[in-house]
Amino acid sequence: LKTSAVNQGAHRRELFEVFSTEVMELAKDKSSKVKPPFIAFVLGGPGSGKGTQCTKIVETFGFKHLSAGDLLRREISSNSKHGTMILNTIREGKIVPSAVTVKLIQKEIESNEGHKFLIDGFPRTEENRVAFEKIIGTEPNIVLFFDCPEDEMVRRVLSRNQGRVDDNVETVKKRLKVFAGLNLPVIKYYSERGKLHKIDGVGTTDEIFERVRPVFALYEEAIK
Ligand SMILES: Nc1ncnc2c1ncn2[C@@H]1O[C@H](COP(=O)(O)OP(=O)(O)O)[C@@H](O)[C@H]1O
Ligand SMILES: Nc1ccn([C@H]2C[C@H](O)[C@@H](COP(=O)(O)OP(=O)(O)O)O2)c(=O)n1
Ligand SMILES: [Mg+2]
Repeated sequence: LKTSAVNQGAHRRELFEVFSTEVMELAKDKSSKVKPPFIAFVLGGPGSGKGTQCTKIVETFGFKHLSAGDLLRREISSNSKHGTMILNTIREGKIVPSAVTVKLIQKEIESNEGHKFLIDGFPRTEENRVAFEKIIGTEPNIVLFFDCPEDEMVRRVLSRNQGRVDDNVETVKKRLKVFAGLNLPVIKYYSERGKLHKIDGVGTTDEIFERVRPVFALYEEAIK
């Protein structure tokens, strides 16, 4: 009898705690009027046009563009502690450890005022995806996938002309293998969760953007 009375007291306390936390959360939402973040992952093979389309999405829908590759290249040029490891990994066409990449993305999200983020070139592996969920504590609202034939991707990468160490035949061939082996499963995962928007990545930049536009129109309210 004694134990059950104690348990009942504990149970009531637990209920009260749950209740008061919920009330506080509600009050916070009402008063701050902060919009929940809207996160779009942008995926596709090397040269599929992710960066190019992200620029158009930023112009039209006011997103903040976070390119995982750009953040990693910035680490290389700022001589940060992981710079050499990142450079060697990129040159090999391999994937940088998730802890490094997610930390860079986290810093950008946290230091940004906006609530709409395009995360370009991430997640490239299941490990990337799980690390993001664990560290950032959320999932993307939508995932765009630019579908482009390999020969077209190779052509584009080799004529990119941005002085990138990975824009050469050997590295791009390795990157295509890494894409098929490690990124396609991530794309499949989001497809099964109903979050994937597959876009034909062949055509002019403007033609492709006209395929992207209606996707964001679906989320008009959330991205206002
Ligand atoms: N629709 C397109 N048709 C032809 N070339 C394109 C198209 N979209 C982008 N490009 C060019 O192809 C190269 C790769 O595009 P980019 O946006 O950097 O792709 P990703 O970020 O997916 O690697 C760039 O030189 C870019 O100017
Ligand atoms: N999530 C990521 C994104 C990029 N990287 C590394 C490995 C990739 O081959 C390079 C270049 O990525 P980036 O997205 O800039 O490349 P593309 O725009 O697809 O050509 O960066 C990574 O290790 N992890
Ligand atoms: Mg890119």
